[in-house]
Amino acid sequence: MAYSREALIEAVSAQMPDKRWKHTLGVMETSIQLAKQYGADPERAETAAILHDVAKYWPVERMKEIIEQNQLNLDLLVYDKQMWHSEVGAFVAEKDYGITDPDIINAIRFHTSGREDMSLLEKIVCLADYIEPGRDFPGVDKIREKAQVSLEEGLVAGFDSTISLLLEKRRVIFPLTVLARNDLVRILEDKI
Ligand SMILES: Nc1ncnc2c1ncn2[C@@H]1O[C@H](COP(=O)(O)OP(=O)(O)O)[C@@H](O)[C@H]1O
Repeated sequence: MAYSREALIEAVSAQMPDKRWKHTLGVMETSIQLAKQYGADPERAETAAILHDVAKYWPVERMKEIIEQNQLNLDLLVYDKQMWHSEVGAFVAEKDYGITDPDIINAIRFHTSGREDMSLLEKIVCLADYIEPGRDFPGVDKIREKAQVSLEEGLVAGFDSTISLLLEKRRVIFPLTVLARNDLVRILEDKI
């Protein structure tokens, strides 16, 4: 069943604390803005943004079960649990909320990690997640500045900050983010 925008907002906001819903509202606003700025469909960007963190607060065991039982990306299970909600969110968007647009589903699926060959919509939601107005982490203003130059510049700055932080903390890095970052760097190099 397809949900109206209002029903979707009601259903998704009920699944997370107020603070995380406030973040989602920021990602919605920024996704719409970036879509208008960079020539994507603002409505589809907003739908992906509404749903991007739908599974963020689901119990880890439930997420693991969904990934295993539905043969989603099993590779994720040997990486940080923080990465799982995007894959589960994409599945739930289709299964429970009737989203059929593969680009919206993939924008949810890759909003944390990124991937090679990201679509315009995937780039927008991923970057909006870094720079929505409520975000306040060292280096966020630099990413906001770069986002005004291009989506690719903004995302490279975002991925670089994530990778640097993970290196600093000696954490395992889910490799898709490195591939996404390299892909975007090459695109930017080719433009010069
Ligand atoms: N490639 C990666 N490998 C390992 N951890 C990552 C990777 N990318 C992001 N993370 C971590 O996953 C967590 C969740 O990211 P994100 O979905 O953006 O969460 P939040 O919205 O809570 O910041 C963050 O702590 C981030 O450092």
